[in-house]
This record gives sequence, C-alpha cells and structure tokens, in this order.
Amino acid sequence: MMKSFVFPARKPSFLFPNIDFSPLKSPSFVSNFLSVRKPDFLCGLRSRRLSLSSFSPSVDGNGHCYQTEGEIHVIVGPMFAGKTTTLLRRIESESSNGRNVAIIKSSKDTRYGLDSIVTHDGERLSCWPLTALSSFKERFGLEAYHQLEVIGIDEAQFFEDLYDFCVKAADHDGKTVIVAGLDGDYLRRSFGVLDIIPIADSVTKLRARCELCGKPAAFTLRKTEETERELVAGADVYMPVCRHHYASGQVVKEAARTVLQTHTVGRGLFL
Ligand SMILES: Nc1ncnc2c1ncn2[C@@H]1O[C@H](COP(=O)(O)OP(=O)(O)O)[C@@H](O)[C@H]1O
Ligand SMILES: Cc1cn([C@H]2C[C@H](O)[C@@H](COP(=O)(O)O)O2)c(=O)[nH]c1=O
Repeated sequence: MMKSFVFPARKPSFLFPNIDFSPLKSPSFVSNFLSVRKPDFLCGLRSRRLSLSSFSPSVDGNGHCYQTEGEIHVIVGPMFAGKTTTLLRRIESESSNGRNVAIIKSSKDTRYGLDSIVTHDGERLSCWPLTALSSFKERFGLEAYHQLEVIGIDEAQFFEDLYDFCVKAADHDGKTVIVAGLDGDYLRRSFGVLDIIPIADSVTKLRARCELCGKPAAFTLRKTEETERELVAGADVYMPVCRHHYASGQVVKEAARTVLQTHTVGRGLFL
C-alpha cells in the first residue's frame, strides 16, 4: 500500500536553523523562499536577511569584503505597450532614490536618434547605444562600472549576448538589471528576451491597445510584406493587435500575397 506523507506547514526550526520556511508574503516570492540569515562573521556586516540566489560576497581592490545583491527584472510585450515608458519610470525612480543608474539600448534602433531612449510619446533619457553588451564595461569605464547599481537595457531583443551579460551583471557584479524588449517577433516567434526568463526575478508582460478594436493587444502585426526578422520601424510598418485581429490579419496578408502572386504570374504569362 502506498504511504502518503503530510508535510508540516512549518518546518521544525531545529532541522534548518538558518532557513526560513515560513509562508510567502511578498510578490517576489521566489527570492524570499529560501532566505538565510547571513552569518555575523562574514565580512563583519550586520546580520540581515539575504536571498541565497543573490548572496555574493566580493572583495574590492583594497581587500575589503562587501556584499552584492543582483536582480534581473524583465519587461516584455508587443510594440506600443509601454515597455520603454515603464523602463524609463523605473530608472528615474531608482535614480531619485539615490542609486547610480545607466541605460543601454541597441544601436540597431536608430528611429529617434542614437544616444537616447525615446518612447512613442516622445519622452527621452540619455543612453549608451551599443552593438554588443559585452563592450559596456569597457566603454563605461571600469571605475564607473563598479559604482553603478542599476542598468536598464532597452530594445533587448537585438542583443545576442543578453543572457551572458545579465548573468555576469546580476550574479557576479551585484547589479540590478532592468530589461525591456519584445518577447515575440511579428510571427510571434520567441525574440531573444525570453531566454533570460529562467534567470529573472520578475517578469512583466504589458499589453497595448488593439489598433483595430481597442481591446488589449498582446501581439505585433507587420503591415508590410518584408519577411526579415529584424526590421527597425514604427507605426508605419507595425501595429499592436489582439489575438483575434492577429489571426485575421495574418489570413488577410496571406490572401493578399496569394492574389499578388497569381496576378504577377498571370501578367507574366501575357507578357
Ligand atoms: N499605434 C501607435 N502609434 C504610435 N504611438 C502609439 C500607438 N499605440 C500606442 N502608442 C503610444 O505609445 C505609448 C507607449 O510607448 P513606448 O513606451 O515607447 O512603448 P513600447 O516601448 O512598448 O513600444 C503609449 O502610451 C501610447 O501613447
Ligand atoms: C515585431 C518586430 C519588431 N521589430 C523592431 C521594430 C522596432 O524597431 C523594434 C521594437 O520597438 P518597440 O520599442 O518595442 O516599439 O523592433 C523587428 O525588428 N522585428 C519584429 O518582428
């Protein structure tokens, strides 16, 4: 006969004196789940609650031991959903809380000028335009990088080294990294940003408003016939749509393409 086990609601504290199994309270429940009391002897720091995943004591150039707690927050959604606006607000709020911040965006996005992130409503903030994230530390300066606490990344879908950069910045260097980008391309295929979800502390999917019916829109429809995956453009080429209008939009595009092909072949026959 199978035995069934009933786990106690609270783990007896004598079993794991340093691990807290108490019920989860805050939304960032994953990082709260296995929390430990930092031993007083470590680095001579005050004893405080730390999450295991972000516990990363480091030693600076003077041999001083200090504690770093990195975080990764991801903001995804279709175009026009407010990803850049949200990133901008979070960075501004971190900055007004006295933290050192920097924003990076892909230099592929040349829509509104290179050295600023700009929302579709025209709000802007200075940024570092880069082709690869791996060049950031050197470009920013090593000393300045060490002082940096929060890094925002916009148009993250265009960075091939996003995963490696985030791991290094959050796990090893103790930075808070806030990433904004498209989760899916115009064919709703994963667009790179999804790769970092397993290493993220939080993920926010925003929705725009469907341009055809006004309902919440989770997808981006490409209005033109170009088929390359990366095509930097705005409302002239793309529109946010709901599920229904994404599906019908793709059907209409497919039908138009067939008509066009038939028409071209037909004309070709007569020429
Ligand atoms: N079809 C559209 N064309 C231009 N701007 C739009 C359109 N739909 C929404 N917007 C505006 O874009 C804003 C969001 O801009 P932004 O933060 O740059 O979005 P995202 O980064 O997700 O593309 C919305 O608050 C809205 O005012
Ligand atoms: C859907 C889709 C988009 N892009 C490009 C178009 C824009 O330049 C950016 C997204 O900008 P936003 O800040 O989210 O508005 O990505 C692309 O290259 N391929 C696509 O499939």
